[in-house]
Amino acid sequence: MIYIDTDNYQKNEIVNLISESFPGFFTVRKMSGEHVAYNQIYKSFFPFEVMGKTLKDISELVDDSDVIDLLIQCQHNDEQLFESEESILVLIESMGSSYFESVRYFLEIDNQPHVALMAWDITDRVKVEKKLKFQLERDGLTGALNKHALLMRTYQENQTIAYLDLDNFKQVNDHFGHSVGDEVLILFTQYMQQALSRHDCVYRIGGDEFVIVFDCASIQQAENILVEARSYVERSERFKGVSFSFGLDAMSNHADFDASLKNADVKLYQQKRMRKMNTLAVS
Ligand SMILES: Nc1nc2c(ncn2[C@@H]2O[C@H](COP(=O)(O)OP(=O)(O)OP(=O)(O)O)[C@@H](O)[C@H]2O)c(=O)[nH]1
Repeated sequence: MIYIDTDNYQKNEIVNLISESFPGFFTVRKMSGEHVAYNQIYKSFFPFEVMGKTLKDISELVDDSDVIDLLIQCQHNDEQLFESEESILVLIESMGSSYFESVRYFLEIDNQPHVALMAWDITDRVKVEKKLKFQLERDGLTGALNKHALLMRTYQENQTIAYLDLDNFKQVNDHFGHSVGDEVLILFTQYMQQALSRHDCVYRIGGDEFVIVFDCASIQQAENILVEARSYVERSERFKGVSFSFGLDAMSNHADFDASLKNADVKLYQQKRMRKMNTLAVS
């Protein structure tokens, strides 16, 4: 029941106005998918009449793959509402680079279940949110993922964690200046990113500390990659004489990521100590 000040307003007029003035898509579909009502914005979205047609019927009449993709999402989401215990479903649907927030709820018309859908464009909001999320998860200097991103990500058993710390990096700052030190950090990040597979991720988690999450790589495979990368970094003049130490741990060794990272950190410092002792012994 909608309560209206009938002394001053016509009931039908105001009910029509409410649905017509909604600044987004509004439609009602049967459980079997046929459209039984929609507003002007929904009607204008399609170049042909959709009354009585199901989402599947419509998807067979359009060519645009983004629209077809949206129609498939809508069909799936209608089904989800009918199958769920919830009486209301709030979702985000996409069409190419556009995003819509949608609200679905049950309508019983003549004892038949229907779905009412209201949806509106939130592309600008999603773009801002994506930009903020990108900034939140990136290190400002190198563009690598940061500690926040590392702590927010999910992990799988087949991943190997590497904890890296540059050796002698302080000397670069001391001898060449801080801006050259910055350049070395940027170069190092870029080099590591291109030396790894597309699914591996490099995180800068502190001044000269990095974490790499190797996807589908054993400790031995990760070690081979890092030893080869280290040999290149040591040979290339661009890195101003820095090298790095690392510690590795397999996610499968531990129940959680924190334990794995801690273990990799312990191994890193063991390696760093060994390498320093070897350098002293040689000199
Ligand atoms: N240029 C630059 N230097 C940084 C940045 N963040 C941290 N540092 C420097 O990185 C150095 C890190 O310290 P250490 O790890 O002790 O230096 P290190 O010479 O690599 O020492 P070892 O790991 O023992 O070999 C410090 O000198 C910091 O000032 C940055 O963003 N830019």
